[in-house]
Amino acid sequence: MSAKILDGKAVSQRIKTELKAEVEKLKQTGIKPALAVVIVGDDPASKIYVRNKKLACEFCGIKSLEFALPAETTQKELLALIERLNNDNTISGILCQLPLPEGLDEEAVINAISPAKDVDAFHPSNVGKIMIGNFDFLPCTPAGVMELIAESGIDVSGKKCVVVGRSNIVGKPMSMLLLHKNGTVTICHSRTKDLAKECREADILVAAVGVPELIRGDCVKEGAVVIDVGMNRLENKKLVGDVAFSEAAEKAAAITPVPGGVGPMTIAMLMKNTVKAAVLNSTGKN
Ligand SMILES: NC(=O)C1=CN([C@@H]2O[C@H](COP(=O)(O)OP(=O)(O)OC[C@H]3O[C@@H](n4cnc5c(N)ncnc54)[C@H](OP(=O)(O)O)[C@@H]3O)[C@@H](O)[C@H]2O)C=CC1
Ligand SMILES: Nc1nc(=O)c2c([nH]1)NC[C@@H]1CN(c3ccc(C(=O)N[C@@H](CCC(=O)O)C(=O)O)cc3)C=[N+]21
Ligand SMILES: [Mg+2]
Repeated sequence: MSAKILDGKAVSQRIKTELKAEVEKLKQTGIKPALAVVIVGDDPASKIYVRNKKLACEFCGIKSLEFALPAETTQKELLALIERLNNDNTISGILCQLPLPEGLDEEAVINAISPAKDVDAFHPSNVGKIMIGNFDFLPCTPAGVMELIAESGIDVSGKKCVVVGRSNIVGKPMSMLLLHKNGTVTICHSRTKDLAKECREADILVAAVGVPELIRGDCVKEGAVVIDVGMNRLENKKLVGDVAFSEAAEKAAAITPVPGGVGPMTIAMLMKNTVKAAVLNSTGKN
């Protein structure tokens, strides 16, 4: 079987074009979406993201502000910046790039961001709302995967979904969104006994591990949908996913490439959340 390539770049471009029109309209009513991105130190994966996010903001007409802090920044300094951004009503959304350098407390930083400006949807209040199913923001990467699946005409209902990875950022919320769409969801992780066997059961397989090409062809069922969230920069500078693409593509019915799959969808969902935050914060709903 030759797999259909799920073109996240093209789908994200359509979404951003719609958002651009929405932002133009909002500006006529005095609402100006603005995103503040805080980046501490120089994690390479975060850097790609920050660059692409800035370009997407420019395209959509969203103001973007970058706060690049040195790796030696103290917890107190970081929390003071977030407090300032929380109280600045020209800022719609705040995103603090993770992971933070050694010595900084990620949980405290996530908790400090006002839930109404939490465009990553990492704050416990937003996480709780997502679990209950009545939410303002969805986490960007899982939401991007769901939009790409829906745009591709793939129905999740009743399907066996296997998510590899259980991080708070990707794996856990991904599993919850698949469940909301009536998937039968299995979550795998580093203690899973026979990973290949679990994966081979999947109609929809999502890899969010951070291990280059961990998922080989023998982990993929004939006709499965394979979603590769992984973004791994190899020593030769090549970017590869968590899935061995060509092996998996031989068996899959549909598969996302890296780059050009989930990454661009994540950015589009961040833009969507920022526009939503601008609207919510202007109507005093929060
Ligand atoms: N495209 C995008 O938009 C984004 C991409 N990413 C990428 O997605 C990947 C995952 O990110 P993130 O969730 O933050 O990663 P984490 O490191 O936080 O979590 C990785 C998860 O994978 C599990 N795991 C690790 N090794 C194995 C293994 N050998 N077998 C089975 N499970 C394993 C871990 O299990 P355990 O819990 O037991 O330790 C953990 O649950 C990375 O490549 C990251 O760069 C991340 C965010 C956005
Ligand atoms: N608070 C926080 N929120 C995040 O969502 C977050 C984060 N921290 N830290 C880092 C990870 C990683 N991440 C990426 C998203 C998109 C691309 C992306 O645009 N990828 C493109 C381009 C890749 C390239 O060309 O190098 C693609 O896959 O096609 C990359 C990486 C978000 N993350
Ligand atoms: Mg992580």
